[in-house]
Amino acid sequence: MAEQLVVIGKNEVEEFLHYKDLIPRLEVALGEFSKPDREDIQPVRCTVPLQRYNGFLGLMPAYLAHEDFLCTKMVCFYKRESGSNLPSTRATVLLIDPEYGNVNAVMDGDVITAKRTAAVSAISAKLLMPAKSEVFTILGSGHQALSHYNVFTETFSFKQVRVWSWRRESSERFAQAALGPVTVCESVEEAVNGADVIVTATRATEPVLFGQWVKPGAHVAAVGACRPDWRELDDVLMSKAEVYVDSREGAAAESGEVILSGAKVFAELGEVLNGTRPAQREKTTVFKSLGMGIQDAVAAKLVFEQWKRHH
Ligand SMILES: NC(=O)C1=CN([C@@H]2O[C@H](COP(=O)(O)OP(=O)(O)OC[C@H]3O[C@@H](n4cnc5c(N)ncnc54)[C@H](O)[C@@H]3O)[C@@H](O)[C@H]2O)C=CC1
Ligand SMILES: O=C(O)C1=NCCCC1
Repeated sequence: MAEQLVVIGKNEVEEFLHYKDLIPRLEVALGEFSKPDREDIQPVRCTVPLQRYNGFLGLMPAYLAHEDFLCTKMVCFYKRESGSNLPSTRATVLLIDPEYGNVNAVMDGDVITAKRTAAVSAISAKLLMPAKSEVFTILGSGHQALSHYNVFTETFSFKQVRVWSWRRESSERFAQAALGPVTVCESVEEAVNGADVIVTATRATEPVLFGQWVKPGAHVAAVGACRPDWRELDDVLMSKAEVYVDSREGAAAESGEVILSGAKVFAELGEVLNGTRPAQREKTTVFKSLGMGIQDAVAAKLVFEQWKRHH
């Protein structure tokens, strides 16, 4: 039965969640998820539209059966005006005692969302990017762009990192905040020209990245466009690439890139990790990320373990 309910804020989540611990645990969880006899439970995200506020609430429960760990994330996403300083994603995670049903902890979910999403994209790149990848481009300059910059530069060695964003001032702010040199680009075409690895982390609802600009063999981790009628990538890119996803079920229900282009999903990342589908590193690849409750559960469990060690 429960101990006391604890509240774990953003700073503590930041302090306790490190990519070096998170990435291997996510790899295990993604692999488990993609096994035909999986025991972990994660329904497709339930969404409540908030039309008045141009957003939605997403509910993302997950049960890690092997670890008897139950939680749910509640995440609101808003399509903010381009000049707005308000965050577009706000998330909270509740840890629930699976036996008794009481809440054990309430945790900030913003850092969890930023880090686990970037960590999963880094796993996709580890598996799918060209063997000799030198140029890394990020489209977008918000929260996901920064977490992706952090984990990609921590995990890989690129010769050049580029950023493009809607507003040049935002790209410049991003470049100043980054820990290493970042080239600010004027256009998407300039930013992705010759790039080996591209992350799209924008709030775009129409394509911003066009296949004709993407170098054959490049790897694209597409993080935005999380509704069935939203896009960041055009049909040319979706048809020329081998498409990998986090969850086939999630992609079929929520990904505008997959649904509207009619592209076939080649594999889940977990299938590649399990060795049941190949990593086609020599081809142009797209990893379409939508986010999964089990990813939040893995991150929240790590945070809670660390929190208990420190209290
Ligand atoms: N796949 C996943 O697991 C997750 C995906 N997301 C998605 O990632 C994307 C980025 O999220 P955050 O970084 O938190 O948002 P943010 O609001 O911090 O940053 C968004 C960026 O997109 C740019 N932008 C806005 N409208 C645009 C447009 N029409 N065309 C091009 N760029 C535009 C902004 O200038 C900003 O640089 C969102 O689409 C969000 O839904 C967020 C969390 C998890
Ligand atoms: O997985 C998540 O968390 C989110 N995915 C899409 C946009 C909102 C947050």
